[in-house]
Amino acid sequence: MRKAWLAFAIASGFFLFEFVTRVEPSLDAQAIGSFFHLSNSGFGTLSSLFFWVYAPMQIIVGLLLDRFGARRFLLLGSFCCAAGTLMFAATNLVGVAGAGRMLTGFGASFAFVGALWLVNHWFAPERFALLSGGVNAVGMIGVAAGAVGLSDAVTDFGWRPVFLVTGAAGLLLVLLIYFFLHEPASPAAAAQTGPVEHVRDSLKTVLGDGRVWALSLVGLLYYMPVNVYGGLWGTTELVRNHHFTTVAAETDVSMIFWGMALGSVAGGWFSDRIGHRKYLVLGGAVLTTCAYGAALYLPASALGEGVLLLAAGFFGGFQMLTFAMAKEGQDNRVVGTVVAFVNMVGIAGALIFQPLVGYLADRLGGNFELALMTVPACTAAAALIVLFVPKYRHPHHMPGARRGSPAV
Ligand SMILES: N[C@@H](Cc1c[nH]cn1)C(=O)NCC(=O)O
Repeated sequence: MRKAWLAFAIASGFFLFEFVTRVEPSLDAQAIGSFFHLSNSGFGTLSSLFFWVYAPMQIIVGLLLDRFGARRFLLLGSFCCAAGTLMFAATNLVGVAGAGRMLTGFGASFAFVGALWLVNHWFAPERFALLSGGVNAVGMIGVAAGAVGLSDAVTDFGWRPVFLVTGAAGLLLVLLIYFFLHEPASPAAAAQTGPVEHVRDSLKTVLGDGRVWALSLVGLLYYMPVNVYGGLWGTTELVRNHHFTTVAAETDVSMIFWGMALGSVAGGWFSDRIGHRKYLVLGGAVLTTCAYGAALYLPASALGEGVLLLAAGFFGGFQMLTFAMAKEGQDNRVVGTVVAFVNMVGIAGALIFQPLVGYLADRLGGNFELALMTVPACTAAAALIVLFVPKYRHPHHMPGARRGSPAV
């Protein structure tokens, strides 16, 4: 169990680290943009290079983990994530900074899926929801608390020293992985299929399963408010429609991430305890819809709004159960591929909905209140779709099933 908990702690730490590197450029956008002589849109493009690599890499990461195990890829990933951050900090050339950002995205792509893969193979099936919620909570706390701490450090010391220290911390993580992360027993250890055969079989199994598609769509719709409201438009909406100060609005929006951290652990714990997922996802999505609906359309003080957004985040955290539902429907040999696919579809939602809400707001004469109706609409749609997803557990994921045993 010591090795299992070490794997959980190290993999969660990697997810936290990659989340910090992901959001770091936003902490001093003006200074970084003018340092590289970039316009706002040029800076946005430079920063977004991370995602251009991160998103498509997800499925590749899942396939690699299922075939070859996790250790070597977490080593490679953490090293690339750290090296990319150091490259970004050390150069005066925008092309090199862009390459650094892509290298960071490449390395980061191994963190979340790697962590869930390790949780699946190191721990008993009846702990997956709690521990995958724990991984998510660490990432969310990283955004909520880390960003504040780092933004103070950026103000005091400037962005370059902060990036350099972050990159150096990443190298420390590489050492931790090298010395303390052990490979769990998994079907990958016994896999004898050639790489091409493996890719073909895994993709056929995962992409041919309608349940995985449905749950990926549920994840996308359920996770959408985190990217769209929490990650982009929430502060604008609170300032314009509720007339809060920017600081009050930002504080309220950060409640979504604190709520997510609590909700993903509480939802996972409760789900594992009662051995059930589907109606928790359904109930969570309904309550998330109510909380965002109230936050958007009821008059409330800054405190009241913060409480509503905390509740929205809390019930939003139950979306992590979509990973448990999806992977439990499949053979243990393709867990990485399933998790990676669900995650890739979920984060692709940001690429669609962030600009869509901006477009709608423009078309509606700047009416964010109306444009953001998409938020409760998406979570309500998630609730409706999950209602029709059949409950199913593959024997590999039944309580008491032996972890890491090659596929039976
Ligand atoms: N919770 C996931 C995103 C997701 C996808 N489907 C449902 N939720 C998450 O935080 N992933 C981390 C990442 O950005 O890769």
